[in-house]
Amino acid sequence: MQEQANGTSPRQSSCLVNGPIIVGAGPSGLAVAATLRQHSVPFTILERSNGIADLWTNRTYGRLRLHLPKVFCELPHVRFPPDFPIYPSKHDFLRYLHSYAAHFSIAPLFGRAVTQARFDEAAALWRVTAVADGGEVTEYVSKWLVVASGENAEVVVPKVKGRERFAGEVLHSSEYKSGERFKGKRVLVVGCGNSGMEMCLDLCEHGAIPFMSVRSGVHVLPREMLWSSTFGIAMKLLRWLPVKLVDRLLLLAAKMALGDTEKYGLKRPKLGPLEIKDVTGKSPVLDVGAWSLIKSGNIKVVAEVESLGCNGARFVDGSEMAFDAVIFATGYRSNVPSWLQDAGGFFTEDGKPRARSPASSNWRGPNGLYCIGFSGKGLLGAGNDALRAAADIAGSWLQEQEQAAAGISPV
Ligand SMILES: Cc1cc2nc3c(=O)[nH]c(=O)nc-3n(C[C@H](O)[C@H](O)[C@H](O)COP(=O)(O)OP(=O)(O)OC[C@H]3O[C@@H](n4cnc5c(N)ncnc54)[C@H](O)[C@@H]3O)c2cc1C
Ligand SMILES: NC(=O)C1=CN([C@@H]2O[C@H](COP(=O)(O)OP(=O)(O)OC[C@H]3O[C@@H](n4cnc5c(N)ncnc54)[C@H](OP(=O)(O)O)[C@@H]3O)[C@@H](O)[C@H]2O)C=CC1
Ligand SMILES: O=C(O)C(=O)Cc1c[nH]c2ccccc12
Repeated sequence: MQEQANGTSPRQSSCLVNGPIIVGAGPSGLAVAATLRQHSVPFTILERSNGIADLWTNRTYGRLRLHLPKVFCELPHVRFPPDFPIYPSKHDFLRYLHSYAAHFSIAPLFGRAVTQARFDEAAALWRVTAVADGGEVTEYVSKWLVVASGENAEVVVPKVKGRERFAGEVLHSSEYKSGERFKGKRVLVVGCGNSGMEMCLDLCEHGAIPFMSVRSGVHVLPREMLWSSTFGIAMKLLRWLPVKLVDRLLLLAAKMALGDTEKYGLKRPKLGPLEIKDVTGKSPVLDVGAWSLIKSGNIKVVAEVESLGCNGARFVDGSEMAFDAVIFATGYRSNVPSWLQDAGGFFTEDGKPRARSPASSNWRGPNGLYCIGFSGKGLLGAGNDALRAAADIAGSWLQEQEQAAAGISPV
């Protein structure tokens, strides 16, 4: 875009927003918008993609189901329909999200990628720059900024030596839809989180030959124990017992249900499954079938990748194998540092709130900054953040309205 002599772009306009600016129309953005609606506070949502819930719509594989039972994945104010299964499919979940947005008349501005947000001290306002698909640049201005761009905003793909030489297909798990087109192919899946495990399972079920590369290990838990969800049991135990003890009980039960995962190349981290999720954000795997295929040898566990060559990979243990395709199931990252000028240091360099714990305090930053869905507690955590942030914003918005009505300028 051409710059004019005065430094402003020819197509830049400015817009004072009534109520908060929300960045992102995923579950977190929708939950905070719905709650603001209930408080009768207006809002503007800026969403870079062309629809709501871009992650669930465009960046997930076909067989994906919620892996926590539905009661732990509902957004505030609206239950899942009673006919939903305990573990709704991604299509069920998307159906719910669309009806949720319609119910609360949430109409995000689509195709608006936020590229910069800064707090203007002099005016005590947030200045948020968004670039529309057509290239128009708009500055949105508000007293409140809600970050709901997600912990999974960008893909993580490690720079592997020799990647450019590899002749086969290379993709990230966010681009994987189904194992159908890999039938009979040797596929290297890098990463053993929930995505890596479930893709290996899917590849197996479609007649492909998956190899799962493991760097540092993972906790694998059965999705259910004694006909109840493991997550549900853990939540109940946490009401009475400290997390370390609940972790010990979970690991004991996992050992009885699954056997020794370390024997098959999946080392368990030092911290327990719930504690590690709290401390580092690393999710335990809730097994939906991959584990038995690892035990039967249909999914082969291999070492960390050292480099790629024309026909395959070399591993850090010195072994070499041929592959037809490589899929990086190496996770995601927040993109907040790329656009938020965070003078208060509320976010870390990784783009997550510095105060991870207690999660009850990391939804509110300085100067009218809020943050939804970064507590590492999944959809339920996002819902809780949304309730708190919306109530807080509503209090300050109402005060502002009253001052305006009384003729007192807020700034
Ligand atoms: C494969 C997968 C399965 C999961 N399953 C579960 C589960 O079963 N249960 C659970 O509790 N959690 C699960 N999670 C965790 C997941 O993070 C949440 O389900 C949920 O999607 C988080 O919602 P969010 O709105 O915070 O983030 P997102 O869903 O990522 O939404 C963020 C939105 O912000 C937009 N955005 C990002 N950057 C910008 C920008 N700069 N400008 C404008 N818009 C922007 C994105 O396009 C996106 O629409 C899963 C995650 C993944 C990846
Ligand atoms: N059904 C469901 O509900 C599902 C939920 N999810 C959720 O989505 C989120 C993302 O999951 P996922 O996509 O699996 O990502 P994760 O971040 O959970 O896992 C990433 C994996 O990639 C490995 N990895 C990362 N970087 C490198 C590297 N440079 N070299 C080698 N290995 C590397 C990690 O190993 P290391 O530990 O060594 O860093 C880890 O095994 C999680 O919260 C997960 O629970 C995902 C899929 C399904
Ligand atoms: O899928 C995820 O990683 C989630 O964020 C859901 C979730 C929140 N807390 C947990 C604890 C154990 C396993 C999954 C989750």
